[in-house]
Amino acid sequence: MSAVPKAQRPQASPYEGSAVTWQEPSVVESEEPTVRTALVRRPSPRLADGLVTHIDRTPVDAGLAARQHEAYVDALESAGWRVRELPAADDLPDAVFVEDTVVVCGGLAVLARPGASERRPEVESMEQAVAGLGLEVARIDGEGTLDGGDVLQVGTTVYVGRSGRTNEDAICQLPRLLGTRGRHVVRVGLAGCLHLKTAMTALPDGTLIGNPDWVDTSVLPGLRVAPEPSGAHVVVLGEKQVLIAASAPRTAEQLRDEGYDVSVVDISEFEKMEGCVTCLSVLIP
Ligand SMILES: NC(=O)NCCC[C@H](N)C(=O)O
Repeated sequence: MSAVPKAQRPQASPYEGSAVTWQEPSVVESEEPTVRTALVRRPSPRLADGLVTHIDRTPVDAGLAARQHEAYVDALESAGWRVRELPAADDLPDAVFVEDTVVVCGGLAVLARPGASERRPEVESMEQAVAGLGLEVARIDGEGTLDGGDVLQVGTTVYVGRSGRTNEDAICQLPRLLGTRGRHVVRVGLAGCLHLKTAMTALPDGTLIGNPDWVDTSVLPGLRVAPEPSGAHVVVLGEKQVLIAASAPRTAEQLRDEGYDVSVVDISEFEKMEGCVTCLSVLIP
């Protein structure tokens, strides 16, 4: 099935109140569920107050971040994704990084339990969003902590990073949850970076691409070395279509030379907060 044609979507920015949002359940209920849907949340004006762990804190321009986020949303829409905006959460500075709050796999949404306790309030609105899409909902519970940024799905394999945010307890909960969808879980050791998807992602053909200094490659089938750190972050938009950050020009060039349609977005203000292109959306194919 194809996405909602762009012509049927609101023409204005989703931040200007004209787009369908999760605050309008009657509209959500009548929607076709989950077909190439992208969940996003606009950045908080307090983005600069978010967490920074592995890089130095530098000044963030919240206005520029808002414009960069709009361009990111435009890139998703141009590639045919139906973008839905979660309610603003301006008091939660890291809430724009929606990827960390859920793992969607084969009609199942596993709500995360973020490793940073200050990010846990972000999960409630994600729960409403995925339930509104008709997804089955499960959750990481007990002492388990998991950030969605530590989960990389490639075919039926689910790589899970053991990071400062995702603990052993949560990793042990995943085979039971995702096994119901025919997935098998591979635990991946990390060092020196925030999340598994900081270190590596996958191209549309399943090739892993990333930074071998940050990830235990011994458990991987192979890892294509990205020519620059942010070249490790690829969002798969389609069979031959990818999205990457403007900070990875050499990776973009390589991928274009190989025949990929490469969309490039400048996300400098999110990179200052240790974010990357993957963490700004949850894509539900
Ligand atoms: N999946 C991701 O890469 N998320 C980035 C989260 C950045 C945020 N400042 C944090 O430390 O939680």
